[in-house]
Amino acid sequence: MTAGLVAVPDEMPEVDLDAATLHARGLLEALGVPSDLPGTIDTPRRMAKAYAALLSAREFDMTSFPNDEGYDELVVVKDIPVQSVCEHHFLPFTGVAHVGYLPGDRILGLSKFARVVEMFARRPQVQERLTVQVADWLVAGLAPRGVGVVIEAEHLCMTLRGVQAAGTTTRTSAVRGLVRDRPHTRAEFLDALQ
Ligand SMILES: Nc1nc2c(ncn2[C@@H]2O[C@H](COP(=O)(O)OP(=O)(O)OP(=O)(O)O)[C@@H](O)[C@H]2O)c(=O)[nH]1
Ligand SMILES: [Zn+2]
Repeated sequence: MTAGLVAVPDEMPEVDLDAATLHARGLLEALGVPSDLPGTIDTPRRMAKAYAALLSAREFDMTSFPNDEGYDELVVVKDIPVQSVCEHHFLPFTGVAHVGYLPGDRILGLSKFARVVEMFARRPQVQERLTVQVADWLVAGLAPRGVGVVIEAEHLCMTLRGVQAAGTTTRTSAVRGLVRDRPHTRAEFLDALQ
């Protein structure tokens, strides 16, 4: 990776807000919700815009710097907000991500960890895939000596509907390189999350 490389979200087609509004109105009507009252006349468009926002990954500059000081300890960025959409029910799941890495030749701009999480979160997802995508993207782009990603999230499909298991959270992790293979580094990463 070189300083200034732009990370571009892939896989997401252009949003057709008019079509989404039309179908949101149809969905509401099929569910018996009137969308012609003063308070609900604009609801289909609001719904369309709200879902478009949940799916709107932003491109960004992947700014990294030479690791001139030879920094060789863990860098851990904690409590990165996760706002994603479960691909099964199209309901949000939200929580936090913790990302740690052992730099190699380059160090990454700190804000980019939150941007990478956002880029992969703003699409229909499962939590396991999101976790792995963030880890593998950092490995591919940064060639670090190790990476760890832990995500803790609440899935509304599980807490608000269905089994309605209020308060349940799900923790997933992906570890690569020395964070996976060297026990004391793995333990140090997990301890940093306490
Ligand atoms: N592994 C995984 N499962 C998820 C995730 N988000 C939602 N699910 C699950 O996807 C499954 C879909 O199951 P189905 O039986 O097809 O759907 P359902 O009848 O609505 O299931 P219930 O949620 O149990 O009512 C459910 O068990 C959800 O909890 C995720 O990020 N990872
Ligand atoms: Zn779901």
